[in-house]
Amino acid sequence: MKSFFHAFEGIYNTFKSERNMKIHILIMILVIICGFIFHITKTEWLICILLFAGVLSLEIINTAIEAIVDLVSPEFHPLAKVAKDAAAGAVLIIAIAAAIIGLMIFVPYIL
Ligand SMILES: Nc1ncnc2c1ncn2[C@@H]1O[C@H](COP(=O)(O)OP(=O)(O)OP(=O)(O)O)[C@@H](O)[C@H]1O
Repeated sequence: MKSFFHAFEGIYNTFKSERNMKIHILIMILVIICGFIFHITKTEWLICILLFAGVLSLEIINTAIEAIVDLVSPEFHPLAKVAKDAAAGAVLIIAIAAAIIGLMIFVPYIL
């Protein structure tokens, strides 16, 4: 139970400190509202939920990597840059995939 609260704290701290996390959650809320408005199918909900989880999880892992890098290498170091840029790249890949899939799901309902 204690570890559950620590995990929740990790999610909450990322939300508080990371602007990108707030943007991801705002987009997630908008997608959920659109999902109800357009009555998307059960399969489409499953895809959306997987993408929400993927984007938010990778953003939290990105925050964890940033914290570790800042802890062990507060000064500029090429390896610190490799670690931070790689973590940011992972978030970018899932965010682009989520945006494309989101458009593929919702555009046909709008047109
Ligand atoms: N110690 C460091 N050594 C080398 N490069 C670094 C270091 N810290 C940050 N950088 C570079 O600056 C970029 C931004 O790092 P920063 O820690 O500010 O992340 P951020 O812009 O706050 O990311 P996010 O918006 O996801 O929080 C990194 O992607 C990396 O290229």
